[in-house]
Formats: sequence, C-alpha cells, structure tokens
Amino acid sequence: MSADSTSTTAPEGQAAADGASLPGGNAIVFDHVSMTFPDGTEGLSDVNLAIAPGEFVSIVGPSGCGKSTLLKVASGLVTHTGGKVWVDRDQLGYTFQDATLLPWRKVQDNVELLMELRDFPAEERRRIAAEKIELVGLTGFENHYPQRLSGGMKMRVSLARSLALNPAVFMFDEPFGALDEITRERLNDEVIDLFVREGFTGIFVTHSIPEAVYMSSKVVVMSRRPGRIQDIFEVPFAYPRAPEMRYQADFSELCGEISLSLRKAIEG
Ligand SMILES: Nc1ncnc2c1ncn2[C@@H]1O[C@H](COP(=O)(O)OP(=O)(O)OP(=O)(O)O)[C@@H](O)[C@H]1O
Repeated sequence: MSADSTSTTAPEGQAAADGASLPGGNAIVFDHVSMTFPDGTEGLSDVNLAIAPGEFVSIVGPSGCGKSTLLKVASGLVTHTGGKVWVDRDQLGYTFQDATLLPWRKVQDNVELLMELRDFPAEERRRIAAEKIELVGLTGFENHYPQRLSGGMKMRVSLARSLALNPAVFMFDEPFGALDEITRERLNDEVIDLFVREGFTGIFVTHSIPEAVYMSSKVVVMSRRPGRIQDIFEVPFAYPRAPEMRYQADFSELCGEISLSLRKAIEG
C-alpha cells in the first residue's frame, strides 16, 4: 500500500499496492516534505525528490543535515510534519550503520527474524534464509553467533535479513562507515552485485563522495539543516562497476564537482 505518513488518505487513483502506480511510476516520492521535531528542531524543509524504480541514489550532505531523518520519514520510523511521502512500505528493506543483530540468535535465526515477524511458515523461512545467506557469501556460517563474526560479516547478515523480504526499495543508512577501507570496498561491490541481480531501488546515505559515485546512478547533495535537495548529479557509468573505475579521470572529475557542491552546502 502506498504510504503517506501524515496518515491522510491517498488521492484516488494514487494509492498503490505496487511501485508502478505511485505518482509518475516512481518507487519513492518526497513531495514538499518537511519535518520539525517536537522540540522545534527543523530536520527537513521542503524536500522534493522522486526516485524511479531501479535507480540507485546516494545521498550526501553536511553532518546533521537530515539524511537519516529522510530515510526514517520514508520508512515511517518518524512522521513528517509537512508534505507527502509516497512509497510502498510493505516492500521496504533497511540497513543501518550498526548491523543490529540479536546476539543470542545464530546467523540463520537472525536472517529469519523479519520473516518470523511476518508469520512466514518455518520451512519457507529456512529455504529463503539459506538462499540469501548464500547470496551474501555466508554459507557455512549459519550456526555462528554474531560475536564470532567480523564487522563485514555482520553487515552481510544484516543485508541477508533485509533481502529475505525481497524489498522493492532498499534503504542503506551509512552501512559501511565503521568498516576498514578494503572491507568497505568489497561490500560496495557486493551491494552493487545484489542491486544488479535483485533489481531493487536503492537509497544509500554516505559521507564518502567516491563511495556515492561508485555505487550510484544519481548522487543527491543535501543542504545544511534544515535539509533540502541542493543538487542532483547523474552518474554516467554503466553497471556492473569495476574497482578500477575509482582511478579514472572522469570519475575523479565528477567527485570534484560533487565535493564543490558539498562545500557550498556546508558553507551555506
Ligand atoms: N528526535 C530528535 N529530536 C530533535 N532533533 C533531532 C532528533 N533526531 C535528529 N535530530 C536533529 O535533526 C538533525 C538531522 O539529524 P539526522 O540524524 O537526520 O542528520 P544526518 O544528516 O543523518 O547526520 P549525520 O551525517 O551526522 O549522520 C540533526 O541536527 C539532529 O540533531
């Protein structure tokens, strides 16, 4: 069902059980969205952004500008105070900076968690979990507890857990910020691989401009708080992407343009 978290009824003909019938056929639409927290802090102001199915959009912006708030508004974790949000919340996947695994559950049981909450039959849960565990390269680790996994492996479990519900829209809130560079680059490639194979729409918050360009079909730069959309950059490189792309002149040039925009955002 399409969601407008102001809980007003969607205009006739726009309520949608699938992304195809969201406004303009988009997978997610922010229409003049603003968000003021109860203490009066303005998190977002007049955000307008439409993301088409199959796009991978990274969001960069000054610290505290409202990037996480934007994802939370989309997922319904917080309710926006103005405008409209359109997204099919039944088909949302979400990974956070912290893998948020339950320490007392083995890998298999962590991956089954969201399916359990949705009452999937046990046999189906096991089958889908095995499939997704294989997809993220963790076959053989099903019976390990999170404390025996590296940071990168924990993130893979978190990805598998979200992938189990086959999300049409997958939101990533700085998922690899705490990892070392090599692990981070490897996971970048794995997410791109999943994106190409699974065909979801991606929204990826990061502080790293090269990571944003490497992953995305578009990079959105937000202004400083209250966050607005300041600039949108098209990324002209085809998928799948080769790690060497990071050393190409046109890649560096685009990173430079985005960096300039970000500097303007920070300076206001
Ligand atoms: N519950 C809340 N009440 C009041 N203010 C809040 C609340 N949650 C977040 N904020 C404020 O809203 C602003 C946006 O926060 P948000 O976490 O979305 O920023 P961000 O761009 O993701 O930051 P960072 O890049 O540092 O992770 C910040 O100034 C933050 O302090």
